[in-house]
Amino acid sequence: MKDTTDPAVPIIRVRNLRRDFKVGARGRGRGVLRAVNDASFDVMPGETLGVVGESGSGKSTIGRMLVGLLPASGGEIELFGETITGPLGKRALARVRHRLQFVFQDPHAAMNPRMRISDIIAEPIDIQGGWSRKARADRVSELLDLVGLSAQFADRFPHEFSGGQRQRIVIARALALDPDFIVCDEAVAALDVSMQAQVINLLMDLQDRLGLSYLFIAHDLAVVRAVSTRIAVLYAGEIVELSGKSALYEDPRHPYTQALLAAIPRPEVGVRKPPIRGEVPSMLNRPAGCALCPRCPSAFDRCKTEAPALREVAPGHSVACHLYDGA
Ligand SMILES: Nc1ncnc2c1ncn2[C@@H]1O[C@H](COP(=O)(O)OP(=O)(O)OP(=O)(O)O)[C@@H](O)[C@H]1O
Repeated sequence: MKDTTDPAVPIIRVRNLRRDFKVGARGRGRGVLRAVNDASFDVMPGETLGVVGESGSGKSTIGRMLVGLLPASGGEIELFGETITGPLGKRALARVRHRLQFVFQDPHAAMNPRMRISDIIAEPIDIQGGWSRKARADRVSELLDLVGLSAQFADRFPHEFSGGQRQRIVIARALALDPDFIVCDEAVAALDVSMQAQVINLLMDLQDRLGLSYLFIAHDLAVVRAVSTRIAVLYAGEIVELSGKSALYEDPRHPYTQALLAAIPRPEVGVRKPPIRGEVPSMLNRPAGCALCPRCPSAFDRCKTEAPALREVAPGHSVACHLYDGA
């Protein structure tokens, strides 16, 4: 059974989350790659926090840390007020593991082709143990129904399904133990546009029916806009803007967010300019100052030497940029 959730208390509370990777061959090019730096955010009950950013900006690394697939190098993650990071967090994570689930991009890779759909969906149930055969079979039928698939499919194999159906099966598996929070990491990126819309509608319908919260990771701003309540924009491992959906799309403050939005293709305008000139900087041995500085059209001297902190510029709207220091 789920706890009664207080709508004012975050399901997930993240503070100063950091992840470093040691990279490079011994003796040459070694260093520390800071994939996620000082990320802080909450996810409230029933909401979807969208996470956008270019490839390599640290989106998946955040998602993997939240569901316990990757340890954090620093900072804290709380689930319903309980710390699940650090040595003490291991026991807590084991206790709450079923409440956090994930859905990744490639449903094909996420399934063993030799397993029947019923066994794929029941994997979390089998790991948890203690279910009777009947309860397990009933739950699998119920889950297939929840994701809009016939219970008759239970004995079939993954290759008998389309990409969209396979993603529904992966979603059914994620729902098996009645989680509170699901990380969807590029969950619709491998699907064509009409399938994307169907799976997004399914995710939103499940959210309403089951009271789920999502962290929805995507590089596609249109997809993020469709599903999110709030959005975090990530650049080089750091959250540079965090706000409600409408404020982000109608009043973007960070030069990087503005560039990302300006680059969305619009049929009436045709192909638009690339998001922003230049490339994401190396996250290896990060330089001082703002990571966007070399690419930023609004950069000034201070940006070269001092990293801006994420600060609130309007209620619920935070930006990490020196342009707003006096705001
Ligand atoms: N296991 C690892 N070892 C070393 N570096 C890693 C590892 N995992 C991720 N990284 C690096 O961390 C950075 C962030 O990667 P991450 O996969 O989180 O980015 P992303 O925004 O999800 O990118 P994409 O959209 O391409 O999936 C990248 O520079 C990546 O190369």
